[in-house]
Amino acid sequence: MSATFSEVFGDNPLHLHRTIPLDFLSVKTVPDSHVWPKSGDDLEYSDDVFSIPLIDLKNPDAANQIEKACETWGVFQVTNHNVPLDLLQEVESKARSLFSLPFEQKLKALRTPGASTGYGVARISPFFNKYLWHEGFTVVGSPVDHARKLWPYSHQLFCDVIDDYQKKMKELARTLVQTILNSLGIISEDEDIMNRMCSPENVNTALQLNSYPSCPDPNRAMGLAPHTDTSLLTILHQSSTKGLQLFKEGVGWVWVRPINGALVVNIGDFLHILSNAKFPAVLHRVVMQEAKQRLSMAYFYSPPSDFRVSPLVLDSGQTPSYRSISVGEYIRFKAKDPDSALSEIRI
Ligand SMILES: O=C(O)CCC(=O)C(=O)O
Ligand SMILES: [Fe+2]
Repeated sequence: MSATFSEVFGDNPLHLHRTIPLDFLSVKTVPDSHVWPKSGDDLEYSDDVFSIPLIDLKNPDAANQIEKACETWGVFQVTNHNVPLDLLQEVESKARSLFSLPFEQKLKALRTPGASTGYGVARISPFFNKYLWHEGFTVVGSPVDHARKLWPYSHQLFCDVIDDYQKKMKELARTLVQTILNSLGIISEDEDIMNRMCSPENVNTALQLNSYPSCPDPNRAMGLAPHTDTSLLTILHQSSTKGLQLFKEGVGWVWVRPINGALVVNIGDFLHILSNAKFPAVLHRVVMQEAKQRLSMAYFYSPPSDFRVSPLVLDSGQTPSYRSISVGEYIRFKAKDPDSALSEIRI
């Protein structure tokens, strides 16, 4: 199903202005505004012809496997990641209760224009001519202000689970970035880079809870349109319903199968730039494969806004593919036009 990026990427990207998701429970058919064109050229491998690397972080060879996976895929799944399975289940169940609230209740926590947190449509939504079959809830730091609006008398447990989850994600993200920079030989050249780029106090993080509501006609709807993440890397927990696909050059759209207890890690724009394009910033999307609701929790891990990202080219003779740019400036480029931010800084 579904259309290619360019097909739906309008000339006038701000053509649609809806910031409030559809009240999905109230519709019996997919409205025209949410019907995506079908294009015949999407190759989809529904079986395991190509499978994303699954890496056991306790394996002594894990660092090697991560480097290879970053280079070949830009994405991998990890087990033995030190995030307890019951915490994964709890965060999923909290997300489920949030999105199950009555529509009017969710609107009390609506993300306001210019703000980054709360309930709303996907950030990339305004850049497409069709709406997505998606609703999201974004957390930066503590979720308490919005949680209080959603559950005036009983938000504490939600906040505790979200805090706990973010803490675990932050540790895991740091370990993964460190492993990846080590594999590129960067840390031995610049010992201080982890402190400047990923100090726990200054690192930029966001947790995005995603719901792809149950859909009366999944083949005609799009969960999340193709995009790359504005992060060093993103760690994703997906519920057992399949939907995530990544675009592999020369192959097409490949499924990222849900594996119970495993987390999906994908390279975002910043590690792509730092690696001088050695690691792809993987283009991914969510298709509506099944009629039932799908949930995911994406944790974005990025350097502080004033950190300058540039290709860390170590081999003499290698030329940088991107110019240096501050994280803050890159985020502004991306917010203006997600499709051309990387090419904007390509040398
Ligand atoms: O729901 C998913 O599997 C992917 C979510 C995602 O790509 C995002 O939130 O950026
Ligand atoms: Fe994403």
